Amino acid sequence: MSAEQSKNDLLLLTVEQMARADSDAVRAGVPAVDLMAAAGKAVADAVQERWSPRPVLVLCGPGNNGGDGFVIARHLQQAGWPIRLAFLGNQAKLSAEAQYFYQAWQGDIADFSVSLLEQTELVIDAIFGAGLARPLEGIALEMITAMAERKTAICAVDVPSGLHGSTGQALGMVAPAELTVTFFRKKPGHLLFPGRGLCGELVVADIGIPASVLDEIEVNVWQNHPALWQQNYPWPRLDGHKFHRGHALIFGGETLTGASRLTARGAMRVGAGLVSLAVPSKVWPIYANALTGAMVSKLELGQETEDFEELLLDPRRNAIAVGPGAGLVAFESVRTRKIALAALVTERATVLDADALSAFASDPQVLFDAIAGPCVLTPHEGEFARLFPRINETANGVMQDKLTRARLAAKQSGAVVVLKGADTLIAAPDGRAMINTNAPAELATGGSGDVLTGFIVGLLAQGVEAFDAAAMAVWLHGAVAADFGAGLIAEDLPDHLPKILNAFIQQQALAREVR
Ligand SMILES: NC(=O)C1=CN([C@@H]2O[C@H](COP(=O)(O)OP(=O)(O)OC[C@H]3O[C@@H](n4cnc5c(N)ncnc54)[C@H](OP(=O)(O)O)[C@@H]3O)[C@@H](O)[C@H]2O)[C@@H](O)CC1
Ligand SMILES: Nc1ncnc2c1ncn2[C@@H]1O[C@H](COP(=O)(O)OP(=O)(O)O)[C@@H](O)[C@H]1O
Ligand SMILES: [K+]
Repeated sequence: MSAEQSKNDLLLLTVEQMARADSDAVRAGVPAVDLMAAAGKAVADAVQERWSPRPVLVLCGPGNNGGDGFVIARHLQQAGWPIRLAFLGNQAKLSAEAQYFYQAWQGDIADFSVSLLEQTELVIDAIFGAGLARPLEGIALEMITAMAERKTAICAVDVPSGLHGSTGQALGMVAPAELTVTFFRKKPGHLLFPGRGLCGELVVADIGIPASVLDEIEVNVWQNHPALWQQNYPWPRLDGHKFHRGHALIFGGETLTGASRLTARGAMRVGAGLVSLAVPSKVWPIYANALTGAMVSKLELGQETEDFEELLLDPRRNAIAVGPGAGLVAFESVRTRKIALAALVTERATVLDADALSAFASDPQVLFDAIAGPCVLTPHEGEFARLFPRINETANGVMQDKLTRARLAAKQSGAVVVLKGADTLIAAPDGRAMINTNAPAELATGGSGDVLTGFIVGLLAQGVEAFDAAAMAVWLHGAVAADFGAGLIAEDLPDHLPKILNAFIQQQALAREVR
């Protein structure tokens, strides 16, 4: 597979973009009935590959998702599976292609009823797909609630019914599927929680939509993966010296001294040529004792910001991180703000995390106004709420989805925003976004975010552009944790990184040989 091809496979389509791809394919000469036939066949094949014949209930909704259901039922019946089918809707209102497969169905058609779930071992959920327009109610809601309660095995067509394909949010109730078969490209809702947890195994089927339809669609969301940025990865130059690999400057506070030390170690392991910590003189011995490869500079009491600014007079200190362990108690909060603003005014690449975000909770606009150079903000949901309260406002008790919120935050702040969590999002002010999917739950351990900040600042120091640096760091962070597995603590993340980087180098070399 070429790099361009795999980039193309990583595109994520919103529900509207998928509808556009579908209608463009039809305009380009692929009959709609063929698309539906291929979609239904792909689901039936995936079911037969995973389950042996057993009593199946196919639930067909009123739109084209239901149309797919009729195709699936026919294939499984022809393969000798015991099938019952129920239809919700008005036959007269079906699209031409769904009508065609409705007519072609040879068996009985029942009305939706919860009692159908008795003696059913597998449900094909073809109730709603991309056309879900409002929260579920009535018999559809009853049916899905009963499916969830009974824990019947479910194969979902396109998305588990009730899940919004663009956002990953549930419009009412969703019964978790064991398998979801979607078509052409993944959608953000398959990768964002809660959607990701509700889809089970996700299969993307080729249904004959030509990839060329994507040329006309402005896609700007991707699943984070090295194929998207590996050509920009800052491998050391053969003729390089340490200054070619940048100098990261990290502020360290006086109470939680471990946090910025983790950041420093992350920056070192990811390849920054030099790493300096700048810390209050009172705690200098703690840092100096604990760190060998990093340099530790003293910030004298009462003039910490001035001393920090003096360090920045050296233009070789080209990337800055402020936040982990920076401190928020009383005078610390003021100092953390001043140090963050001193970093931003240089317009050098800067990462602000943790306390450097919370310190601006009372007046976030001061922070946003100061962002003029490359900047990455790495809030978890709590810090995000403090910095972007307007974006988190609810309408009818519901917050906007995570992807929308991260993009609005990037636009509002002018920074790349890394909204952390199990489905970390990386959003740029120009609207580009990536959803990260390789991070295991083992990362939910104190200090892992501090290391992520170190990976980002280390990559920025090596000259990587902010959006790429954030995407690379988040992916490496997830890959290291996944490879390390159980028992992971934050300290392991920097020290296990070389294994992942070496594997990455080997893969790249292999790819070059193949090319
Ligand atoms: N794109 C492609 O390339 C291909 C797509 N394919 C398949 O098509 C699917 C999309 O089909 P779709 O657009 O007809 O939407 P779908 O989800 O079946 O539902 C629409 C119906 O539901 C109704 N309705 C909505 N919400 C409701 C609610 N809460 N409660 C009650 N009713 C509700 C809505 O009613 P209305 O809002 O109009 O009143 C309308 O009647 C897609 O997921 C994939 O499986 C394949 O065939 C192959 C090619
Ligand atoms: N359930 C999870 N699955 C995958 N990654 C997670 C999960 N929970 C947290 N993480 C990741 O762990 C890191 C935690 O960072 P953060 O909340 O800043 O913690 P800390 O301040 O302790 O370093 C983030 O990179 C986040 O994306
Ligand atoms: K469905």
